[in-house]
Parts: sequence; C-alpha cells; structure tokens
Amino acid sequence: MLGYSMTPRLQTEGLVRHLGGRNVVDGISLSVPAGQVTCLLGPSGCGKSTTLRIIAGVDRQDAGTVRLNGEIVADARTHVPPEARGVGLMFQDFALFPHLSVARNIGFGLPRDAVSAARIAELLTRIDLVGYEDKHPHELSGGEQQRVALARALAPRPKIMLMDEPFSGLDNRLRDEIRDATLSVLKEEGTAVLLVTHEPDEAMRMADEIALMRDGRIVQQAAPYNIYNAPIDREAAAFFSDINVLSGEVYGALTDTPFGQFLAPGLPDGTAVDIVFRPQHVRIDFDRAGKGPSPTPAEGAPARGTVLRARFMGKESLVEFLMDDATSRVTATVPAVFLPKPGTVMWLSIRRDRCFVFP
Ligand SMILES: Nc1ncnc2c1ncn2[C@@H]1O[C@H](COP(=O)(O)OP(=O)(O)OP(=O)(O)O)[C@@H](O)[C@H]1O
Repeated sequence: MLGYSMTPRLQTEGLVRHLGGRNVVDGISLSVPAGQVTCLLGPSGCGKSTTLRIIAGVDRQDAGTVRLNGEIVADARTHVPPEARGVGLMFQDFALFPHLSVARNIGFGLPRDAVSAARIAELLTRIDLVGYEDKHPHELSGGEQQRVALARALAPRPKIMLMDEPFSGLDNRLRDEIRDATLSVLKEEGTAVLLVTHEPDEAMRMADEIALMRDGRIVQQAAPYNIYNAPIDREAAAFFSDINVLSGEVYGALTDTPFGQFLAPGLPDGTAVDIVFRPQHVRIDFDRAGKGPSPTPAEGAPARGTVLRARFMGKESLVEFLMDDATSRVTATVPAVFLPKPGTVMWLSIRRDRCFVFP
C-alpha cells in the first residue's frame, strides 16, 4: 500500500434518507481506502442504490456527511454537485455513445490533446482492446462494450469509483471473465471502489470488504472470508448459501442436538437457539453394522440419518437426510456424482468450527 495516504478516499457518517414515510437509508457509516473494493450487498430494496446515489451527489441525504478524499462534499450545509465530485460512475445501463468510436467514447470527458491520446491508448491496453479504437459500439460484444464503459469511467483518473450492478446486463458466461478483468484494472489504478450488488457471489468475488445491508442499515462489515465463516446472525448466514438449522434449547450453557452438545455461552437456561451450518460443512460416511466414524475434537459426535432424497447439481450433489431423532433434517453437499438411494442409512459429521449458535 506504499504511496497511499491513510485518509480514506471515501467516507460516510450517519447517512439517512427518508422516503415514502420511512428511512430507506438509516445511518450508513462506511469508509473505503485507496485500492480497496467494498461491496454494498443486500436484498432488493434495502437502500443500496440510494446510498450510492447520495455519495454520487444525484440524491440528497436528510442527515449525515459524505467526505471524498478527506473533503466534505455533502452535509447539512454543503452539497457539491455530482460533476464536481471527481468520482467515476458506472451504472447498470452504461450506454456508450453509439455515434462515437471506441477511442472517442473513452476520451469523452477528456480534452483532445496528446496527453489524452496517451491515456486512451493506455486504457485500451488495460481493457485488452488494442486495435478496436475506430470501431463503433454496435460492432462490439456486450462484454467489450462493458470494458469500454469501464475505460471511459476511468479515463479522467478518478480516485473513487461508484458502481451499481455494473455486470447485470452481461450473460452468465461472460460475467466472471469481465468481473475479473474489471477488478484487475481497478487494482492497477489504485481506485477506491464502492460497488452495489444483490448477488453474494459477485460480492465474494470482487470485494476486499463486504458491507452487508438490511433495511437501510449495515448489519455486518468484514472481509468475504470472515463474513462467510462468521456471519452475525441466521439471516446473514442464509444470504450466502443454503443453510441447515437445528433447533435447540439451552441448559447450563449447553444445547443438545443429534450431533451432541453445543456450547451456548452466555445464554440463559430455556433460550431457544438455532444451530446453523452450511451443507458444505457436512461430511457423510457409510454405516458399518450400526456404527459410524469415531468422534473427533474437530467434528464432535457423528449422527445417524436416512437419505430422503439426493439431487445431482453438476459440480456436486445435494443429499437430504432425516436424522434418527425423526425431526431434524440436514442437507449435505457431496462432490461429484454420489447419489445414495432414498432409505440408505448414513452417518453425518459436521465441522464444529463452522457451526454457529444464534439465539
Ligand atoms: N422516491 C422514492 N419514494 C419512496 N420510496 C422510494 C423512493 N426511492 C426509493 N424508494 C424506496 O426505497 C427503498 C430503497 O431503494 P434502493 O433503490 O436504494 O434499494 P436497493 O437496495 O438499491 O434495491 P435494488 O437492488 O432493487 O435497486 C426501496 O424500498 C424503494 O422502493
């Protein structure tokens, strides 16, 4: 991070936006340093776009502050217009100018001089479209157009880039490739990026940090690995994958499950808890004359269950079990094609460090 100043490039404090009788943005504070991608992730309608629009200056907050490069651009007294904020914008409908060549599209916001020509050439290399400068948008594929739009947004060297679902217009096959290409260009430029998405996969792929939003608030902010492996609540866990939920009740800071006792520290007796874990963290073993694998510290006691159904999903298969307690259901993902018949008795083990106990 040599050469990057410590001041966050983008910082908001207590942003509030009141619309239609409620706070659609309800106290958003976040900061993004240079060279970092932060994803605002959340379900439709949680206030992501409104937050981004306030930061861009195309909407106004009812309370709170926006600082860009350390300077206040929006608070109760200040409202710097969008075009004077020096941020790059890239939205879903990144429409290029149809009558302009690729080079002219990229250079649209720049003076027409030798410095700009060099910048356009540099960006064409970055987006891997050297030789395309004289083509027009209709001669390009969707992915190529998207890369030109990215180059156009980056041409004036914005230190901050705001992106709202920028990849949603692309077909699935192209999307991963374009995401990776975009990410590497943004990293090379050292841009601070705030990217809005409702897709967990996109956030996991792009983000250095994910800010998970719900009802106008950030409920958790962390690196993808941490947010996936230490979700703050059941809903946050469920946002990233299917989950298994076992219900239990606390006695003496412990709760009983088919997989043995789980610690529930700090919770009073009688508290109802959910033990949550992902299908990927369930291991299955064959039944050997009524016996399963030996308990281990990492996995605790195995539990026996009967296959209800198994579905082939491509890379992996999903196997659903009814546990011997006759009430708990657990789904496991198994790699490749392993499709046990319904009625097969098997043993399930779960990684204890991948289980979450939520009141
Ligand atoms: N002008 C308005 N008047 C009333 N309600 C509005 C207005 N603009 C937006 N909203 C509401 O504010 C909420 C947040 O909208 P916003 O577009 O920020 O959500 P989002 O998280 O970006 O969702 P999406 O992914 O669907 O775009 C939505 O419920 C929306 O209906």
